[in-house]
Amino acid sequence: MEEEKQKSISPPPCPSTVTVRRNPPRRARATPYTTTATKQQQPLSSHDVPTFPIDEILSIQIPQSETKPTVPESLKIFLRIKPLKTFTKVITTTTAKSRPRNVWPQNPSKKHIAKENRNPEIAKKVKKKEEETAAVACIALNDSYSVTLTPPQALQELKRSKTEVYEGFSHVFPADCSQNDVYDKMVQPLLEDFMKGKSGMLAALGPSGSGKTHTVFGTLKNPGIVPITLRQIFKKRDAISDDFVRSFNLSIFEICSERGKGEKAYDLLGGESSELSVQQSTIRGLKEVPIQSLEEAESLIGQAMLKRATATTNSNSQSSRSQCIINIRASCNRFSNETKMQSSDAMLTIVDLAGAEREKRTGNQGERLVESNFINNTSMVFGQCLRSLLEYQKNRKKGLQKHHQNSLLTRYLRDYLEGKKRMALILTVKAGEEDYLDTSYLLRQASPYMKIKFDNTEEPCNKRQLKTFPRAEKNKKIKLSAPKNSQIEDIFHEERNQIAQEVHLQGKKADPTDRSSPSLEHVAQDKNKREHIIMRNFSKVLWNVLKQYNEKLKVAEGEICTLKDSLRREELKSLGLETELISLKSSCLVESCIPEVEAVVYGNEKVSADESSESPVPSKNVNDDVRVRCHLSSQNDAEPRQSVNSEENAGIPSATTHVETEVTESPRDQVKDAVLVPCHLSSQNDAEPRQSISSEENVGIPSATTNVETEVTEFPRDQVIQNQDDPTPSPEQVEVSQDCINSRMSNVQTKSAISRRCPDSEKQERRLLPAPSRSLTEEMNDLDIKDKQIEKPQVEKGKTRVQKKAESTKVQEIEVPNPARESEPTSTKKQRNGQKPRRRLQPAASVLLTREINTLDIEDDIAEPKGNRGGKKTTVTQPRSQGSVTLLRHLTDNLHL
Ligand SMILES: Nc1ncnc2c1ncn2[C@@H]1O[C@H](COP(=O)(O)OP(=O)(O)OP(=O)(O)O)[C@@H](O)[C@H]1O
Repeated sequence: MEEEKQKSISPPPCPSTVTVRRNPPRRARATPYTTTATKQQQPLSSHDVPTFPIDEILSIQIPQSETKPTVPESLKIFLRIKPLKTFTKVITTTTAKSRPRNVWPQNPSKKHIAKENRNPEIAKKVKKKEEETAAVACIALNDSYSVTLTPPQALQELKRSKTEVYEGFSHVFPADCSQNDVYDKMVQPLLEDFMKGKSGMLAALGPSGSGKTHTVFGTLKNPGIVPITLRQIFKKRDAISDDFVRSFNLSIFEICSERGKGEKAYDLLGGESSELSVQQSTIRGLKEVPIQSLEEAESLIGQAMLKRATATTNSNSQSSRSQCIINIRASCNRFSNETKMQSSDAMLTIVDLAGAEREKRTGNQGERLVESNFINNTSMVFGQCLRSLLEYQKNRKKGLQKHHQNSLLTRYLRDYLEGKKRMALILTVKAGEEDYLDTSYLLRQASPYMKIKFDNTEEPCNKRQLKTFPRAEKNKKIKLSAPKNSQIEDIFHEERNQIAQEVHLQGKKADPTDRSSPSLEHVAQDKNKREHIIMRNFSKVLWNVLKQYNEKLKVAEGEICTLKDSLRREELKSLGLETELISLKSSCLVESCIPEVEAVVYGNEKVSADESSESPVPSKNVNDDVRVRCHLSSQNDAEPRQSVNSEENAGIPSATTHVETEVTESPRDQVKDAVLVPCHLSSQNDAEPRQSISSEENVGIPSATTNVETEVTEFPRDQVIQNQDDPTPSPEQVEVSQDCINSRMSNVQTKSAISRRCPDSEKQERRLLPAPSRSLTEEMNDLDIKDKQIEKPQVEKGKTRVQKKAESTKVQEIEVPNPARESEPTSTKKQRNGQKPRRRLQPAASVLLTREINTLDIEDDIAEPKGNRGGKKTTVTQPRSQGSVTLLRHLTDNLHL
């Protein structure tokens, strides 16, 4: 069999000849399962392979761990029912004693009750009443964890209120329970944890007069939670082994409202200045009194209760008006084997809240009412914090509402109200039928709190507790001061290091041979970068400031330009106005001169005609009533010049001549009939003698180049009167008048721009020669001066004498008699009344001049000696006037005729 098996397993023997085929037919290989199965099936039998001991494995029982599931501790809420009539117990307990002796606040009603209790008859009556009222209590105890609240009959009918059962309390204290019962059930667990180093808080809630203060403080006979706790603390301290050295401190303070304006904290164990500073959730300045014994502690408690703010209300004769907080801090010093000390503090906080009040029941008014509002508000905030904690625990996604910020008490108890610390509440209710509403409200409000869970993460005896403690004074100091000190120290060290580095760098820089290390280079680079950034920012700021100033400067420049423009406009306006004024004055002057000059001319012609016909005596028609002096001269003109006819100035166009006119009025007595109007055309600093400008030159001179100052003066009255008396001007009078004129030459100045500009330049005179002069020159050129066929007019002697005088004095004085005016031709009158005398006068002057020129005998004039200038009276035998001859000569010289 074995051989057969080996044959079947062993490969077949190799044949002697091998036939190789191309593309041999492939055969599918057998799967491993089939092959192994076949192999197993063939060589191995089922009973040979041991089966997997799965049953044995499953049958093994693993020992389960003994760790119990951590069940979060719920908020413990206790309920204490106040006896309907408190004196019942007093009757039973203190019948023999006259007065309870305790340090706690005394209720005045108790004194009255004590008096009543002395009488046994009264005690019996009270006991009967108690039995009667017990039947009408609104709250009944179901068991240790539940109560039934029954509304009064009236409310049941009206509001359809039904009986409600409240259960889930940690424990319900009936009306007849003792203070020790409360302590044992409620405070004992907290105190044990406290002694182990765990903090805890206990608070009493309830309406006013429900027994909160009685529960917390009690009486001397029936001490409350605080004295019992203190007693237990010192009792347990002595029982603790020597490994622990504990010290306890007591602090008590109250939070009340100051006239409804704000919350204030007062230290009930402090001195006179017991007000505490409150910043957010921290209270500073709280006095912590170390307590070594129970007596010390009870004494401090009594002292604090005397300081506490209380008032009498309809609900409570000694109603608390503040939230009272009692802190018992335990310091634990544990010595380990390594003599290392590990300290820890635990805080047990007991809070006696002011009871919520209803105005109707308390009857509070004024300040009491304000206190009620504060108390109710604080109670409401406290309840909101607990509700929000409950909701947060149900749904943590919502987040915890921060209602604790709304009152100082809740801020102070923040850690407890956020579920970080263990806390217990005791609700005190009154069982009377009339207290149904208050009791119902409190139970409805607090019943949900029973579901609040506490995640107690405190670790006993470690420093972490310090941070989670209620914000006692010491802890606050640690919290506030320690980080500040550390920060300051850090900053100080940083600055010191920086300064040291800088000093080191400076030393390095000072020594060029030394090479700084890479780290110092890095520091230097950082410093340079920082300085660069600072300078860049500074330059940016500076640039912005400069930009602003530049804009302001541009605006100011624009304003200056506009002001300059306006100033220019104003100047132009003023110049125009001045020009108009001067032209008007000149026109007025010219108007006043023209007719007279024309009249003179006309009169001269007439006189000459008359003289030629009648007599050579100077005409008496020439009068001194009006004297018009037109003086064309230059200052400092040493030599006399030839005068110009009045027509010269009369023909000055007002529009093209700048005339400065100065009119001075003499006293009225001096001014009568005679008016002297000298018109002086002069050129200053004209030292060289020169010939005067012909009338044609002045005519048409632009105003910009001609400046004429005219002064209207008057002769002294005596002269004028003399002239009036003697209308015929004698030579002496003429001389006097000429002297007067000369004496007033300083005042009467007529400045000729032409003569001032270029007095000796003929070219300029030519250039400045106006058009009328040119026309006149042309006319004169047309004249055949050399022609001696010109007629010689007859000139009377007086006229000649006057003209000679005028030549010597440079002033041509024309005396026009009034009758001559009357004899003025109509054309002259029209010219005087016309507004543009220039146009009318210019042709007339030209005509007159032409006439005179035509009557000249030039050759005779040239041959005329000049010795006649000195004002000598010479008899003119020539038919032509000397002035005409002189003028003609002047014109011929200037015009190069
Ligand atoms: N359980 C109780 N047993 C005997 N007396 C009680 C009890 N509870 C309260 N009292 C008495 O009722 C009166 C009012 O109690 P307590 O002053 O403690 O009320 P309260 O809730 O503190 O009032 P408030 O909030 O106005 O301060 C006190 O005279 C107190 O002695």
